[in-house]
Amino acid sequence: MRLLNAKKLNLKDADVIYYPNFFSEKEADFFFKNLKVEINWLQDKIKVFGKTYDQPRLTSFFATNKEPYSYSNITMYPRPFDGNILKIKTVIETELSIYFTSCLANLYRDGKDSNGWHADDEKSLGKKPVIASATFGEERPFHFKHKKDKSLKEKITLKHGSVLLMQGSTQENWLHQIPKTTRQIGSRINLTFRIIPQKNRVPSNPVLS
Ligand SMILES: O=C(O)CCC(=O)C(=O)O
Ligand SMILES: [Fe+2]
Repeated sequence: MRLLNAKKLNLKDADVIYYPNFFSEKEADFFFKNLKVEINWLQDKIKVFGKTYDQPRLTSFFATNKEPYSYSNITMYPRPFDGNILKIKTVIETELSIYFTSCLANLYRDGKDSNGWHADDEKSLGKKPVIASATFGEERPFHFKHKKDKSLKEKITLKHGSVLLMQGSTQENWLHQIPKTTRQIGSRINLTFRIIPQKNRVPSNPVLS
């Protein structure tokens, strides 16, 4: 049932699959309500040309390891997975046969909250990042634009209970965003599951030291 109505997006040099019915309406309502209060949502700051602003959404970071995640001048330290975010992780892993180490959670409080154009192409995600992004609550449009060919654009509305899987060369070739809207809308939770290996800490060799 979860993979029913899966749709591969027609994006050049990318591999994006949308699963609109991944979670049932009932599951999605339950997770939305509970994640909102369970997660320790943080207001991070961003630096743009030396000036500091509040990031236009709340975030929280989870991992099965201790590896911090750094992106656009922010370093996030992980909390362990537990409760509903762990349940969601397990369901996605079982269904897609992809195993994640980390999750960046986003809370968009209303239409003023957003996520600007970016690619999730940090070195720590490896060469072809695999990202599974689950949406709960208010649906928002998700925009893609090709990095080089400016004529290539795509829009998709991410539904309550949906999962969007981005893999292959997607991050290398495309940017994505969640634009602001002046519409009066409710809040939205998005969980982006990622694979961020723990860096190898080479133990000192007791024979040599
Ligand atoms: O909210 C979303 O759907 C996208 C979030 C995102 O792109 C990110 O956290 O990197
Ligand atoms: Fe992203």
